[in-house]
Amino acid sequence: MEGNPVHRVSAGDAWSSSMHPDIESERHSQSFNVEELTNILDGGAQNTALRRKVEVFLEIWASRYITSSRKPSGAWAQRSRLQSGTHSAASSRSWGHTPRQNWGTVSRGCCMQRTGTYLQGLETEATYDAATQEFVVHSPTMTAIKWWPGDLGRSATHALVQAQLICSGARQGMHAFIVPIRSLDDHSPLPGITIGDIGPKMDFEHTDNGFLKLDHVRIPRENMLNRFAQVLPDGTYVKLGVPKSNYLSMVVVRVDILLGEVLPLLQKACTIAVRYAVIRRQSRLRPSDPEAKVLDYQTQQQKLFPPLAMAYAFHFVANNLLEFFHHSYSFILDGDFALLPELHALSAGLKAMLSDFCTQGVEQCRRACGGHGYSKLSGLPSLLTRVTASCTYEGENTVLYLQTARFLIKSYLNTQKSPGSASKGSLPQSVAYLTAPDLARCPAQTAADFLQPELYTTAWAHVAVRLIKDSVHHLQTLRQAGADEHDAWNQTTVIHVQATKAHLYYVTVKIFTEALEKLESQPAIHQVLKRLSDLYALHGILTNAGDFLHDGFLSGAQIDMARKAYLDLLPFIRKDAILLTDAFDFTDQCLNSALGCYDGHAYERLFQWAQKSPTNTEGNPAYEKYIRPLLQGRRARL
Ligand SMILES: CCCCCCCCCCCCC/C=C/C(=O)SCCNC(=O)CCNC(=O)[C@H](O)C(C)(C)COP(=O)(O)OP(=O)(O)OC[C@H]1O[C@@H](n2cnc3c(N)ncnc32)[C@H](O)[C@@H]1OP(=O)(O)O
Ligand SMILES: Cc1cc2nc3c(=O)[nH]c(=O)nc-3n(C[C@H](O)[C@H](O)[C@H](O)COP(=O)(O)OP(=O)(O)OC[C@H]3O[C@@H](n4cnc5c(N)ncnc54)[C@H](O)[C@@H]3O)c2cc1C
Repeated sequence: MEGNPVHRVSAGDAWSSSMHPDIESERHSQSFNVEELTNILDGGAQNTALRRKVEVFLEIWASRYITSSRKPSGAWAQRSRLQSGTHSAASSRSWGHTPRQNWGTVSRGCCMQRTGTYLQGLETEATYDAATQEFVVHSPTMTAIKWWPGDLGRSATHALVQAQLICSGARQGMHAFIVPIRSLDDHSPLPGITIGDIGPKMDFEHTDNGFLKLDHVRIPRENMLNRFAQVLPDGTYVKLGVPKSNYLSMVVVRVDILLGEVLPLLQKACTIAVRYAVIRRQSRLRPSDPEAKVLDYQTQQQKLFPPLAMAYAFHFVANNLLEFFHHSYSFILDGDFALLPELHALSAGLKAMLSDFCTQGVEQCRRACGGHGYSKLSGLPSLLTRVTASCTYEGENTVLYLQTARFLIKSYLNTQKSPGSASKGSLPQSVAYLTAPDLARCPAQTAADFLQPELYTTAWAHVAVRLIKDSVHHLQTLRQAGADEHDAWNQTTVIHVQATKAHLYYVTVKIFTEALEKLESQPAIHQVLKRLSDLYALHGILTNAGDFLHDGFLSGAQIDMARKAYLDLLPFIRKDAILLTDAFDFTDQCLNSALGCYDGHAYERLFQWAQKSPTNTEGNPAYEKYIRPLLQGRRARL
């Protein structure tokens, strides 16, 4: 396959010069050009070439570092700092810099501190002292201790701390401050700083997540990030943006995380599980047949192809969100914050939905690999423990769904204030469908009708509108019955989350189908991706059938048609499954999986890698300490 990097297999192995026949046969008849699809995923052939160059460089750098791993861990720390630097760079980009200096030259790594869900409730205080023109940053309670920030535990010299600003005798809400935490001379904690690593975690062992307790730490006035607010020398507070602009950094990182971290984890899991599923043979489709590739079983396809469809759907969704962020940010830089509420609602909701589905998808891929999916040598357990964290960090998912719910309720109520005025044009783009003409019944007459993007997109819009209306109705009913707004809200949050998930599924179906419209000039790729789009939409309908049956929008017979359309897609996707995962273009080193290597020699690698595991190479201490004395004792008694 032209252009593809050499999929690094361990050199010198007897099998490494050949392809396993069971995977080679999958690459013979190509219904589309894999390199072309890789270019689409990268945003162009030049990006593919650049990415590959960077990968080769990083893999050479990493292998050199590992071979000389007796070096102090500084190199890794430096690398992890670079990552957190990405975050803090992203954040300071949205908060603005402090006037004092470019912190990149001063700090040796800065960690982000926004820990915890309820930012308005953050307890850390930054009290302005006009006499010295300093902020006094303090953790007043045990629960104010910062917990989790990456690189805080041992590496960072400065922290970007979110704290409640207190100046001019008033609490001004959450603001960001650069706080030096370790000496630049000997890396020891500075006065007033109690700091350390939070201990063992489910994953991210390469990151020193830390805790930080601040005891009346003084920092110069200039250390407050000041793009959207300032404190003058006499303590006067000056707002330069809107209060919510302080939150912009979280929008940036939520968008970055989806593209840079969460989505690749699902794509890797799909690559490993699909490749293994054509190597693993078990049982027979017919008694007279040889044992079948497990990917030939319909149930295995039903396990692996929805996550594969999501891996593609979410690629287009995350890129669409990134484009919307850039569009909105250009207005925000001009002081126009009108798009910020919609940007927040979309980024919060999509971060929650995509991290939820990617976590479910990675687990599905792991379980589809049987016993070897439970082996760390498959690479799947570490993908799972890593991706599952994304449901919590950068905003816990339930809390973020509820942020989107608030936006949906406000948008819907706007359409009810004066129905005429709330024409499609006046609503934010992502909720314009709230005023679109609504069908009471789905017109589908055959299974083939369910392969029409217009039909299933409309079906999702119908269910989302109905659930949003329902959630508002429940909220208003409680309010009219005398419940206060907070009780009424809390008693209806389950319904709001359900409506939000339907809204987000509709948004993702719409983005995927619209992305495909731009690929119609590449018919072979358009066809293979349309099957994934159809499968993604129908998978959602079938797993939420009750929501479509509830008001008769779909009948039971139509659900059967949708299921037939869904099941009929599986054998078509089966033919392209290996090529669709090849197009993600992960090198073997990047996959780090004995099951998922490009050449398909899973069993040989599993056997070789197992023999290299420390338990097989570092002797058997248990024998010397327990087994031999036991045997000797027995022998002595005979
Ligand atoms: C290339 C890069 C990728 C590479 C990847 C490398 C590997 C990465 C490995 C993973 C590393 C993990 C690192 C993790 C870091 C973190 O976890 S940092 C900590 C993150 N913490 C959070 O996200 C906190 C979550 N909480 C909140 O965001 C807020 O508290 C809240 C839940 C949204 C509530 O806001 P709050 O002000 O507390 O109260 P409300 O009344 O609900 O909101 C007030 C109004 O403000 C609006 N709003 C809230 N948030 C935003 C926002 N982000 N943007 C814009 N507007 C916002 C909200 O809608 C309210 O508006 P109104 O309704 O109009 O009043
Ligand atoms: C791997 C990892 C890395 C991290 N890195 C960083 C970092 O670099 N910097 C940083 O600042 N932080 C970091 N964090 C912390 C992370 O941002 C928080 O854990 C996250 O924001 C969730 O907040 P919490 O832990 O307080 O959860 P909680 O809010 O305590 O959640 C517990 C439960 O309470 C529920 N809940 C909370 N509030 C509400 C509500 N209003 N309505 C309904 N239910 C609610 C949640 O849904 C959840 O089920 C990291 C966390 C992890 C796991």
